[in-house]
Amino acid sequence: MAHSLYFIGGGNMVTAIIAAVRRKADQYPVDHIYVEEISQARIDALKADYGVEATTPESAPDADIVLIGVRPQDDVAGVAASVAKRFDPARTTVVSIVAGYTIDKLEDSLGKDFRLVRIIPNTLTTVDYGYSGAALNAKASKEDVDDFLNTFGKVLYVEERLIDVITGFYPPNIVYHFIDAYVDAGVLAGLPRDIARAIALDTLIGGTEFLKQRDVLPQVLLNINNSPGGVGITQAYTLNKTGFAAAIQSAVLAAVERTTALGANAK
Ligand SMILES: NC(=O)C1=CN([C@@H]2O[C@H](COP(=O)(O)OP(=O)(O)OC[C@H]3O[C@@H](n4cnc5c(N)ncnc54)[C@H](OP(=O)(O)O)[C@@H]3O)[C@@H](O)[C@H]2O)C=CC1
Ligand SMILES: O=C(O)[C@@H]1CCC=N1
Repeated sequence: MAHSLYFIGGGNMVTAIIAAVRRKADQYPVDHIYVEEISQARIDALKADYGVEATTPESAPDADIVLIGVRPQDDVAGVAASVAKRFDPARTTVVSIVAGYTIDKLEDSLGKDFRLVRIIPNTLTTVDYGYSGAALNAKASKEDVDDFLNTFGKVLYVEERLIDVITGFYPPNIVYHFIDAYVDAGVLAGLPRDIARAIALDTLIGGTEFLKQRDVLPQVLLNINNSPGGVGITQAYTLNKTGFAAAIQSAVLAAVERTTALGANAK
């Protein structure tokens, strides 16, 4: 049976989700993708690229899923209250991707009748690797959203308190930062940028694949690679001295705190 999706906010994250839904049309057919979006330029691009139908804050078409995709700095409460007026809780499941914005807070405006699922997706939606964290309200069950969520990656159903943590873990940004620094390191040491990029990308994929194949933590493989008094252990010592691990850990902790603060301060 084909589905009908309604997105409020048609920005970067929603665009990445819609791209994935279209890509998985065989496993998750959709009749309609409606998008309610302030920016005319964004809606024009979504229509041209993905055949979405533009709607207004008065629209109330039949929808299996309404996804709230505005920012925590936008009028999230106003959007949720408007959803409650327009859609039928017996028919429609509401999904929110708003960082930091809790189920309790959403229910203050939406009411408690809707099946509501708070998720944290990421933009790795079309490569089948990205993980979404998902937390259900009292009315919702996995079956309400599982097929939809699986169109844009893997799904981890977790306690709601872990949603902010997954948000601050912030896939895939840390990896992008690492690749950026690694490629620059190669260039600094004398490699042409295209060669540094090729080695960095394949090594990241290869290293990850090998860790999965061996089912071990990196320390086991580092012990094989680092010979006594050699190159690898010298590199490890330098990374330790420069606070490499602490830098990553501090960044994740700060991002978790920022997520919670954004949600707490949101309307
Ligand atoms: N980007 C990411 O990697 C991730 C984002 N998220 C969450 O997704 C949400 C969107 O983020 P992102 O896509 O990056 O942000 P964007 O700024 O790209 O998209 C938000 C869009 O919503 C529009 N908008 C604002 N208010 C309304 C409204 N009342 N009705 C309709 N449209 C509206 C904005 O228009 P205008 O700009 O004109 O105001 C903008 O086009 C956020 O809550 C974020 O926390 C979650 C996980 C990952
Ligand atoms: O940067 C942001 O605020 C959003 C929230 C999580 C991912 N992107």
